[in-house]
Amino acid sequence: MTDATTVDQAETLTGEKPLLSVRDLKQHFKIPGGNVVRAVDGISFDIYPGETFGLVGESGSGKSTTGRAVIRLDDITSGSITFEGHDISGRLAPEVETMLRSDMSMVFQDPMASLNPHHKVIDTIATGLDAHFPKMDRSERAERVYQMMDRVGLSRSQANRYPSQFSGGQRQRVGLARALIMDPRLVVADEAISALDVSIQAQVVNLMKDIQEEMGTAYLFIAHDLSMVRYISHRIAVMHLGHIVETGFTDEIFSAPVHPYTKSLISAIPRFNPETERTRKPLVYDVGAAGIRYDEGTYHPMTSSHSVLATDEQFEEWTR
Ligand SMILES: Nc1ncnc2c1ncn2[C@@H]1O[C@H](COP(=O)(O)OP(=O)(O)OP(=O)(O)O)[C@@H](O)[C@H]1O
Repeated sequence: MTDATTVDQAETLTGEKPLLSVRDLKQHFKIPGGNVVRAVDGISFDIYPGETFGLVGESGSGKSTTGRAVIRLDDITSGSITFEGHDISGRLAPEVETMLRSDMSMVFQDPMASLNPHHKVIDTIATGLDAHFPKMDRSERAERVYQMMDRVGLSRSQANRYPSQFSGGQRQRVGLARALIMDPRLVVADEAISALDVSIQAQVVNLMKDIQEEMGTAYLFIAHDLSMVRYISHRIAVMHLGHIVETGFTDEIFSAPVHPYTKSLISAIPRFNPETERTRKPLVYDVGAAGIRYDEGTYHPMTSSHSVLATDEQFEEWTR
């Protein structure tokens, strides 16, 4: 399979070197009964400094598995992951692990589940500082946390409270503060706003955008909600059954989707107009019925940044 998803992107993205490069990543899980789930089945992509790369797809398409692999929460089946020029695919050298733990962090979907209910938020937010600078002066530690709390719109007076004393949106701000305290270069945000009310989602996404502008943080933004992904992402990769089926700049994907699965995802974006609501197609995409075998496809470039996984015949048919 050619690698057109990634080969040409560097040219279109200001000539900068990628912060993260993923090549032919596979993550297969053995399950009882001797079967194997091919959760991620040979994906490649790059993330550049300061950009938001949106990973979209239905539940079970392999998005979270990709995020967990990238941040090395799980060992990978095969492929390579390079971060800041270091190969982080295999066993990590101690100095690379230290670098990774400060330069990459993760924000999870459910802030209540990912925050320790027995820890005051000051201690939760300081987790990265405590790991990297265990001898840091207490007042300096507190000051760093307060600055971070200011940054994410939390009041310093709340520092000694527990997660249960916060609203959902505030808890996600605590999760963000914890993820950002070491000034990471890449944050993996896995459905980070999905559990929040729509109005709060916008606040948190805007906060993430502001932080990106100020600190130059790159995001791998994983979500099934395309409208928010569209709003925050510079580029998007559409995942289906462990494959990236289409990738490109956000505008390219939304204005000229090629893969039928991408089209079905876009047509399923909820709209609040009752007229369009009646005509919108359900989000059901059966590759078997559509005659698609991803392992027979190759990446066909539409532009230097936009490409789609298809056989030659399918590509011809879809772009006719
Ligand atoms: N540890 C595991 N063992 C076995 N199967 C797994 C494991 N982790 C994930 N899977 C399976 O891999 C597939 C992809 O899961 P993944 O969570 O990555 O999808 P997703 O796109 O993030 O969906 P969701 O939004 O529901 O989390 C699913 O079929 C899932 O059941």
